[in-house]
Amino acid sequence: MTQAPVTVTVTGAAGQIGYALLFRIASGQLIGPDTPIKLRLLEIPQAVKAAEGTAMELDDCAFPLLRSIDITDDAGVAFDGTNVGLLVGARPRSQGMERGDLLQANGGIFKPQGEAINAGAAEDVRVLVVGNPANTNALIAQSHAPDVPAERFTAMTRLDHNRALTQLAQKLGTSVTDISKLTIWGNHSATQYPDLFHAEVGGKVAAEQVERSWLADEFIPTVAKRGAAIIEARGASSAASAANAAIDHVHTWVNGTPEGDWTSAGVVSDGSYGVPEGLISSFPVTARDGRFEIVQGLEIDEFSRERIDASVRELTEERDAVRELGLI
Ligand SMILES: NC(=O)c1ccc[n+]([C@@H]2O[C@H](COP(=O)([O-])OP(=O)(O)OC[C@H]3O[C@@H](n4cnc5c(N)ncnc54)[C@H](O)[C@@H]3O)[C@@H](O)[C@H]2O)c1
Ligand SMILES: O=C(O)C[C@H](O)C(=O)O
Repeated sequence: MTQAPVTVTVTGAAGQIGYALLFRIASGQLIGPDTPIKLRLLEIPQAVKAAEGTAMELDDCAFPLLRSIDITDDAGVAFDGTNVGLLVGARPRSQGMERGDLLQANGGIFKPQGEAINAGAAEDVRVLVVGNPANTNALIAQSHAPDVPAERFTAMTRLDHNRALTQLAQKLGTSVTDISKLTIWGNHSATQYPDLFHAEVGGKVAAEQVERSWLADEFIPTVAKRGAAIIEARGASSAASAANAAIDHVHTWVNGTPEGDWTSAGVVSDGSYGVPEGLISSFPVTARDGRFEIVQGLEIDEFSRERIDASVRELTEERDAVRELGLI
């Protein structure tokens, strides 16, 4: 049976992730094959024309599920009645830019977008922040949407999760489908901690199937610094893989995690695992009935504790910095 259309707002729609993302959303991969899609594209005025070009191409695909495409440079219009907000557009760090300047510039984007979501989004709105620094940008948007349940604001660490799956599968000469219960903890940054102590491969603990030196000196840094390695190789940051992860994140959120497995997402901390309440940090999460829930009761050994704490410390510093700038 055909379902009611879902309105999806994509910010930064004319950017490189936007270009890799929009066609997949319109083809039904974000929500499912029976759900019609209404697209809203938000761009800055200078990039509206480029977004119009992408919309022409979307039209030319004749996607059966695509009901409409609206393009705007007004966040109020973009988020009015939206069910899913994919916040991709962000201010990249330019040469010589201080961290405070970067946070300030992104505050200028994510504060008004949070306000617009608060004012006009649909009651069931779900938000995924992709634009970096993703966790803190999500925190800024969330703090300006007091009428929206905080749990609806998430940050993307699914790309890190997918990167870790492939690194481990390649090491063990197995398939990513043999791996379960992998976790990315903390920030979407080089301090993130990809955890193999709870991950299983073929039903056995992954950390026990690899050398400790590989885990500490190769696996963790490779996953954590993969974004920089892609920029170095491509001359531009990851785009298709980031779009793929955004599709995975929302699809899982709406459709659920498989029984006996979990995924990773940046969600608002409830204080679990010593992560200060309110921070948007990556955790192991299950999705059921359209809600993410932090997996509880995992034993955290000293090796993991140190690394989780380091990443959470960085998140706390970012939160304190945006607080000082009056952005939250
Ligand atoms: N979380 C992750 O895993 C992950 C992975 C890859 C990239 N990223 C981040 O995603 C972001 C986008 O990457 P990209 O490669 O598409 O960049 P891009 O520069 O190609 O595109 C960004 C787009 O955002 C637009 N934009 C800027 N401010 C806007 C605003 N206020 N409203 C609407 N649109 C606005 C720009 O005009 C541009 O078209 C970057 O911050 C990047 O660092 C995150
Ligand atoms: O855009 C970046 O800085 C890197 C990106 O977040 C990535 O993980 O690929």
